[in-house]
This record gives sequence, structure tokens and C-alpha cells, in this order.
Amino acid sequence: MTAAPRVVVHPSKQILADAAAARLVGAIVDAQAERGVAHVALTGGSMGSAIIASLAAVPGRLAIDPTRLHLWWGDERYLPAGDADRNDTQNDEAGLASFGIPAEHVHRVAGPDSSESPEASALAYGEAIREHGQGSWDVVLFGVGPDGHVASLFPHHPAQRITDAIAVAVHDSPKPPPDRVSLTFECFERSHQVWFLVSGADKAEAVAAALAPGADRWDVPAAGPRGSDATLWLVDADAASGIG
Ligand SMILES: O=C(O)[C@H](O)[C@@H](O)[C@H](O)[C@H](O)COP(=O)(O)O
Repeated sequence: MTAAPRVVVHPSKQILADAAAARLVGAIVDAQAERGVAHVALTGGSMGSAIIASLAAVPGRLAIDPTRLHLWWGDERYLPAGDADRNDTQNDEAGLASFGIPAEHVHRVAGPDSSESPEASALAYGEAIREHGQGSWDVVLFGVGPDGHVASLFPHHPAQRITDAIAVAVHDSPKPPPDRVSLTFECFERSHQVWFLVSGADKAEAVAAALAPGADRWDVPAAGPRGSDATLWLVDADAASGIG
């Protein structure tokens, strides 16, 4: 069973980031209380970094035990460690280091400096996820592209169709860089909570399309992932403007 999408509209991008960060503290604390260890999949894009920056400022963040928190990424651009265009670099710059999470709990996708190919990187990332044996993600965060993509699963891209792997190499991405590594829809299916963080009028059409009854993830990937406990669309008023 999955939870039907629920939309929460915030007046601005900053308030959206702050409210999502406060919500994330609660979700992590609850997951640690119920399951001991929390596993969260982060996202790139401006919202992915905005929630990290807001999280660094939430006083209640101290309720999280950083030694029982594991961070992963739903996708990564296949670029060398530290490249300014990597999702993890951008999240680092937003303040990730201030959380006190042990480095071995921050699970980065290998780039060309430490893997032979996107395929090898995807395989290794999938193995790392399997080794940690989490039955499911506690929270998966997604940004949404104007084309409706989530992670590096793009409309009508064959990588969407991979169902027998945890992570997949993505080539010929319509958005640069062309080579990426993404978790698969199948992997995202094992999520307690799925949250879409979306801001801006340029996303209004994608938000409306993803939430339309009968939306097909092949056309609008954001229509695909759902959590077993919650599927939340945390959006600002501009991004919500196309919802009927
Ligand atoms: O890998 C990428 O190219 C980005 O991470 C991308 O997927 C991003 O998450 C969305 O386009 C939403 O971006 P915003 O959060 O900036 O709206």
C-alpha cells in the first residue's frame, strides 16, 4: 500500500525550505525512535541545498542523533569528488558538515576519479545500499525539474525502465552533465516517506501534470514515487499555481 499524494502549499521558497527542514527533524527523530537508525536520501538542485541550509538553523535539530543517521543521494552527476556541479558538493556547501554525521555514514556516489564508469559506480552504490540492509528509506527527498524529472529519471529515458537494480547508470541525460547515476523507481518504492520539494512558477506545469489523475511516470517521472506512510508535495505558491 502507498499513501496518496498530499499537497502542502507554503507562501515562499524560504518558508517552504524552513518548514520542510523542521518536518525533516521530526521524521528523523521518529525514525530513530522506531527503527534505531534513520536512512535519508537527499536531492540536488536549489531545493536540495535550501533544505540543508534551513536544517542547519533548526534548533530542534539537536534532537537528532547524528551517529544513527545515514545520508545517501537519490542521484548524482557523474563528476569527480568535490566538483562544484555535484549534488553532494552543493549540499556540503549548504552546511552538511555542521551536522556532525560520521563521514562513513555519508554515502557518496563514486565519480570518474574513483570508479571506472557510471555503470561501475551504480553497481557499487547499489551494493552499499544492500550492505546497509535498510528495508526501506525513512525519507526520500526529491526536487522536480520543469520537465517532471526526479532524481536522474527523465521523461521517456530508458533508464526509467530498469527494474532489476537498485541504482542505474544514466547516459545522454537531457540536462547536463550527460552521465549520471540514479536510484531506480524500484528502489524508491521502498520508502516510508517521499517528499517532493518544489518552488517556482516554471515548475507549475510539472506539478500539475504529476498530480493529475492517471499520470504516467514514463511521461512525468514525478508521478511515480510514493511512500508507504506519506507522499508529500511541499510546494510554494508559484509551483502550486497550476493545480486545478
Ligand atoms: O541533477 C540535477 O540536474 C538536479 O539535481 C535536478 O534534478 C534538480 O533537483 C531539479 O531540477 C530541481 O531543481 P530545483 O530544486 O532547483 O528546482
